[in-house]
Amino acid sequence: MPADRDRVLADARVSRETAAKLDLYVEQLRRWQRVKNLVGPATLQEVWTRHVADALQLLTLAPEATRWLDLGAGAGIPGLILAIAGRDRAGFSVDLVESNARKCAFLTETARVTGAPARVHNARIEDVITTLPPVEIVCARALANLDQLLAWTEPVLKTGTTGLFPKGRDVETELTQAAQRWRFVYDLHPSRTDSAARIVRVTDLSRVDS
Ligand SMILES: C[S@@+](CC[C@H](N)C(=O)[O-])C[C@H]1O[C@@H](n2cnc3c(N)ncnc32)[C@H](O)[C@@H]1O
Repeated sequence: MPADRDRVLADARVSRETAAKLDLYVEQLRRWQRVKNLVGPATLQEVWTRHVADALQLLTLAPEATRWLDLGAGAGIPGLILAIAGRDRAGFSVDLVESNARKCAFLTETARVTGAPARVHNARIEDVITTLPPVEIVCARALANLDQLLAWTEPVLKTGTTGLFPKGRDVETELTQAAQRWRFVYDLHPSRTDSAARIVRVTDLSRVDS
């Protein structure tokens, strides 16, 4: 087993059973990647840091939250990984929205074999965002700029849900751009997996012109 796997699992303090399910997730990802090209091929060499730890760090920003929504879930990063990590917690669930049917097939099958409490919605965000069950946290990684993310998540952020959005080195530019259209409260958290990256936590969203 690679050293980064052991380090990531030790940092996350997951149970032996959950570690085995995360191993299964990584196995599934490698197997499906051969035919379905789910993530950037180079990132698989550092899958435990680039994907697993990158997802798990969101739990430390909302340790009490049990109802999560991941938009543009792709290969389940962060949403399916969070669902696997939270599978032993009462009431923990993650809704995954993904428009690509091939990725949804991976998500559905991998949620099944890992026993992760995830619901997969093969749909476009804009078509389903107002129909999903209420959540405490909405997250999205590598999906769109902050202005677009706020536009998509407005219906849920307006009702008290918190947004957690991993961002790269352009986060300040994105915040400035988003502030032209939106009022919101935010704080920035350093990423544990990339020194140039930040996680933006957003609450209290409203429109500038409202
Ligand atoms: C760059 S990938 C990121 C995937 C994953 N979150 C990650 O970090 O690895 C963006 C994903 O969002 C999905 N997507 C893009 N626009 C969408 C939309 N309007 N509704 C649902 N899914 C969308 C794409 O199919 C793709 O899988």
